[in-house]
Amino acid sequence: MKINGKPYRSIWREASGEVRIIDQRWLPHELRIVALSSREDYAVAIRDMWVRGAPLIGATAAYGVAGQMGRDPSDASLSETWEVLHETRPTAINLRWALDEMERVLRPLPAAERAAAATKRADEIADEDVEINRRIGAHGLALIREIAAKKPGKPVNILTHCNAGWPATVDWGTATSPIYHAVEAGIAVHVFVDETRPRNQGAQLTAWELNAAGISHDLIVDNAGGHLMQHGEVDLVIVGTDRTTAQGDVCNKIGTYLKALAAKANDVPFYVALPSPTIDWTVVDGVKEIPIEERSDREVTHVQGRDASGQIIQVQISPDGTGGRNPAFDVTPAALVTGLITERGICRADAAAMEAMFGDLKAAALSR
Ligand SMILES: CSC[C@@H](O)[C@@H](O)C(=O)COP(=O)(O)O
Repeated sequence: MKINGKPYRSIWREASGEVRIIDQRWLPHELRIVALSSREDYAVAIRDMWVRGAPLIGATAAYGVAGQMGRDPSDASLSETWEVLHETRPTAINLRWALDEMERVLRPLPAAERAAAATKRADEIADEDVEINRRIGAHGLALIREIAAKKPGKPVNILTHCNAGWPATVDWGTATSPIYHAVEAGIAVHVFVDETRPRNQGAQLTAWELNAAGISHDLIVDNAGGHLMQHGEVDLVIVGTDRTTAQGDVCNKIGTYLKALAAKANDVPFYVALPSPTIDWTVVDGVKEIPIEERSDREVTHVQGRDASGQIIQVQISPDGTGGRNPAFDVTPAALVTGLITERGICRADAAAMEAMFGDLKAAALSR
């Protein structure tokens, strides 16, 4: 997607081979681009959320493995790199998917061939993510088009949570891809952007990218969605996912579950944009089985923003001595999900429909 007219991906390899990312901690106020080199660079970038969003975490880990293979392509190094990168963030399954994919390609090769093969596979994973998200957009466009046809002359109002936009992927985004496609197709849309406390990925990233693309949007506090739905102001909810189970339970940024409950109560369609690498075929019951990342309570007691002098600062919003709990994700049971927008089409959120659409991927994943 474009920033000031210039196309960017969220991670890319320069002609020199150097891998660069947008360091998302400073958006929307500063666009900082940094190079990642050592394995520790990659681990820190994922753990401390310089990059974030399930698909981008996966692509970054793949480049991390490739970088390490250039330095030490031994079996021990491959195993250790899998472990070091895997422990950076526990919930987004794309991390394990990408590491397993690198391992599958690299392990059978002689060490001398691993560096080149790893770079090639990391590039492919990045390119495949872009294509998957483009297709999600094309399928989601059909949904938006249907709603638009029922309200001629009025915009389709879409609510989204967190940032499942292009900064969360290599490009296009998942939840935002149908929105970009709709705008390209000349359909009027308006996006309600949940701020998404505690880290405010909605306020900082989704608002930033929609603003850059000139798409009509309003930032709303996390508590406003139910009210807007009750008053008929939301036509459609589209969110992303960090891990979706074999029966269609959706793990996503904390607060997604509450939006799904409000959508159900108000008959608002609730769709999840789901790239297939985000399906965890080994897990069925999402509430019981998905590990939920607990992050520092400082993210709850403090907020980051820009002060009047232009400095990016953090301020404390709670009393000294008040601690916090900070579960970073929640699980929306499949029964609350109207459908999954995947690269292969729109799928019911249940085991049979997912098997019918992705049986080949399920078999491959379970045979590993
Ligand atoms: C296409 S991204 C889907 C999800 O990864 C996204 O909604 C989300 O929850 C991101 O969480 P984050 O903690 O910012 O990595």
